[in-house]
Amino acid sequence: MTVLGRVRTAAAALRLGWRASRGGILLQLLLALLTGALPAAMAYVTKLLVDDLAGAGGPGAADGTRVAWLAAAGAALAGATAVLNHVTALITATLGRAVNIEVQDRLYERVNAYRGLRPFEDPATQDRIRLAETAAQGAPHDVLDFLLDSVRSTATITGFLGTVLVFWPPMGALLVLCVAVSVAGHLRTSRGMADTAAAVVPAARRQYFYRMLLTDPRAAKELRLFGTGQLFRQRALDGLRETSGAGLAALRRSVLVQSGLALLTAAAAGTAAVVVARQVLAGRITLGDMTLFTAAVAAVQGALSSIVMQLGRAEEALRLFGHYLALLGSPADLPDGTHVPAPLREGITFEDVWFRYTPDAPWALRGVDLHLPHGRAVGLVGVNGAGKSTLVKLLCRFYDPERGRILWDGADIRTMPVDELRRRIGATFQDFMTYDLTAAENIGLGAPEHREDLDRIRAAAARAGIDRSLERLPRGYRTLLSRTFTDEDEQNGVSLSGGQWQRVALARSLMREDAELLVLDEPSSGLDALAEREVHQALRSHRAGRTSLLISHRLAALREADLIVVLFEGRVVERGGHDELVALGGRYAELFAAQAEGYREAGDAAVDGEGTAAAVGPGAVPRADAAARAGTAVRDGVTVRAGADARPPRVAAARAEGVR
Ligand SMILES: Nc1ncnc2c1ncn2[C@@H]1O[C@H](COP(=O)(O)OP(=O)(O)OP(=O)(O)O)[C@@H](O)[C@H]1O
Repeated sequence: MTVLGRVRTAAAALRLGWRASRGGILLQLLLALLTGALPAAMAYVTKLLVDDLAGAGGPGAADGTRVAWLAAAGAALAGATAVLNHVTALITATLGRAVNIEVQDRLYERVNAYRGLRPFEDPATQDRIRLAETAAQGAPHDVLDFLLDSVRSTATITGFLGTVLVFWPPMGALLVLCVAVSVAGHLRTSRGMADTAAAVVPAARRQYFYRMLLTDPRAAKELRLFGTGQLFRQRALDGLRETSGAGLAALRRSVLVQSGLALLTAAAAGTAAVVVARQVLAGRITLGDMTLFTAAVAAVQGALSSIVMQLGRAEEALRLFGHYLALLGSPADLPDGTHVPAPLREGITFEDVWFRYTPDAPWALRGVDLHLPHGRAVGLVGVNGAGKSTLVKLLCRFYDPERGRILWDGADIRTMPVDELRRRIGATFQDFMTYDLTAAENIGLGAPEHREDLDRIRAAAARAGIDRSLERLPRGYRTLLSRTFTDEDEQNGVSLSGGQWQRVALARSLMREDAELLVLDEPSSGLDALAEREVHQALRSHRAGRTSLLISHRLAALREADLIVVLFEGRVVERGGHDELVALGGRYAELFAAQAEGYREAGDAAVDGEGTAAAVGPGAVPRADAAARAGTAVRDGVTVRAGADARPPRVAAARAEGVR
């Protein structure tokens, strides 16, 4: 960091402190001046007292009253110094707290302002965020401390320097030499400390990850079942040893340098004491003068070494704070647009969209052309890793395509304000969040501006088929959905099942009633067959007239879509209606047949050779009975809808059973 860079960083820290508490800074300055000047006044009073007592004015010259006043003045000054030191500590802590809040708030404001996901998936940015968090906790405060301590120490030095130079002028040169060596030594060790702090960040983050695994309730099951607790404990320990070892090594180097500097300072003070004592013996100065000189040398040395030490801390703090400022000043990860289109009328179009997560990663999307017509439902199908979720992420503008465009009624979505685009989308993600908050909040967060609107929350919950379950919780919608926190009345929260959580997440995405585009990425993967059918029925009516994109591996969930699109290795390889795609005999037909085959085999197993039905779950209805009630017939283990056209058996089986 250049000198100019340091000055700029220090100025930024000072500005932050000023913004956080002007009064605190001014009061600190005043206190620094006062506490800096008091030692000189105390030393001078002590000199007068010693001279009086030593009879500098001749035998018996000491005036009892004057001695008493001088002693009282010395005690008062000592008392004032002690009180002011405590007040300074209080003001420092108060100012530190205000600065800390300001600095941390700005940090999280910046992190929250990242519009896309790249910064959160980039290890270098994660390291920088971590460093900035460390810096935010103390660096500006350390820089301010240095500045205030410089004021205090300068006041002390000003009060004493004349005394030192008058009694033994060469002491001035000796002090300058000590300071120069100290500054060099401290700066060197401080840089070492700051570089060490930056170098151990990746290890510290890993250590944090393993530590978190050991205490996270979500990880507890696997850790216990697979017995990985010991392994993670060892890894956390290795990380801790690595980070603390590096810190200790830097500290050892620093202690070595500082011990050398302390010896140098003591040698200089000792030399001065010998010189001045000889002057007293020679009768050139009084005993009081010697007391004053000794106090002055100690005070000046103390003040200088305090400045130098604070300078070292400030150097370390400035380096760390540099990371904080760099993060705050980093450019926006995604450019924002200004065009606010009218409500969607035509649809959304992917035009030759190419995307990969990093320049050296394989393409996740390779020239996707796709149209989501206004008011229609498009189903997206494909094997794992085909690029379905990636397509959704691009649609929400978590990333921008590397080539090609996504058009919202003909306008590139990059020209729209990102917040405006997202306001128009209601989405459920495959990896949805579960919040340790109440049931109402868990749903209400889907439209934060309506998070207090219980009617709206309940309507969304009803559409997702979770309303009754939430109502039956101990405190209804006010029940905390958490096993790790208690609510405001110290009541334990409750835990939902995986499928219930998925419905809550679905309800959250349905909170945006005016969303122009509904994106459902595997909204029912965790639901049982009946629940899935119920949810899809509810969603069908909710989707009516709404543009929607549905992703599901359960092809039955997409059968009602107006258009089914098949994605394979990042390319659209097929598109059409269900029957059309089955007839095509391509990838969709293959996927559908594989799924139907599974159900057919399950059907064969359910109705064994002796005609007895196997239960497939609690309350399971014998298959033949259920089929009969549903107006279906079981022939050779294949279920066919009564009155249905003759269909290829696999298709019919899939349609009639859970695939529907
Ligand atoms: N955040 C990411 N960073 C790097 N690569 C990623 C990321 N997310 C996905 N990928 C890669 O992009 C490709 C497409 O993944 P995507 O999640 O879009 O597939 P998908 O079709 O949704 O799969 P699934 O059916 O398993 O959900 C995969 O090869 C995957 O490894």
